[in-house]
Amino acid sequence: MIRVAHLTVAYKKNKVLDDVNMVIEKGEKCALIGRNGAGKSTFIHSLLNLIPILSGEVLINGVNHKRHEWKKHIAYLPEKFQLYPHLTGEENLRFFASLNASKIDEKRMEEILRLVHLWEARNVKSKQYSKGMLQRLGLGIMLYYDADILILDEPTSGLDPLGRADILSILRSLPDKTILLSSHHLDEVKQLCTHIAYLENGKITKYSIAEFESIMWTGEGKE
Ligand SMILES: Nc1ncnc2c1ncn2[C@@H]1O[C@H](COP(=O)(O)OP(=O)(O)OP(=O)(O)O)[C@@H](O)[C@H]1O
Repeated sequence: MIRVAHLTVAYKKNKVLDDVNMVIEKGEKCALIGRNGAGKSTFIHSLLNLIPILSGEVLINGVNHKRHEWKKHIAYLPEKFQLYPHLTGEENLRFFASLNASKIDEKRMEEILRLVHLWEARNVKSKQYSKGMLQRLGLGIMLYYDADILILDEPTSGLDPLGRADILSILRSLPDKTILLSSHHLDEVKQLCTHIAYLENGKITKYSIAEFESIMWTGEGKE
């Protein structure tokens, strides 16, 4: 569970998040939606304690995000991430897995490579991977640790419709995870998410998908 209370974040005089309050319950799938520059990445970075907050509190499964314990609860896939192009998909996964574990769990390696549909391509160098394959490998690296909260910053950005569907179907196959993902594609997040957190003018309003659609339908549309 993620609980945000009175969160305010600013870059100098530019207040991007202004007294934001929000709860994401355990097992919930929530899409963070907002126009370009609304502050989606800023919100995600502040949850992860990657940027300083001006005021407020973030609790990750009841633990303040400034304490280190929260890290075992969360896996994060940034919008842009770097892999080693001369290593194969499996070698990349092995490398990143080894950063936090003294011994690689071979069964888990296979499970993850199959989950992200890269088992057949595991011995291909990642420089030969398509954008969709690279994104799935990033997802695999993120999922290896089995954290119960997944935070993804625009995980389908730049992918074709099939690539996007692939990412969403992998995430749909993880019903127990709490998921927060930012996206610009409302139609697509409907395939996965139960809730929308709409970010506008520094405030976040949370809706069920049905509520959000009815607001749009009645002309109070947000997009
Ligand atoms: N490091 C920074 N220093 C100063 N201003 C920043 C910084 N990062 C973001 N901003 C500003 O904060 C605001 C929110 O940016 P942010 O990247 O969080 O929005 P976003 O909703 O993720 O945008 P997009 O949809 O384009 O990715 C923007 O006005 C941006 O210019």
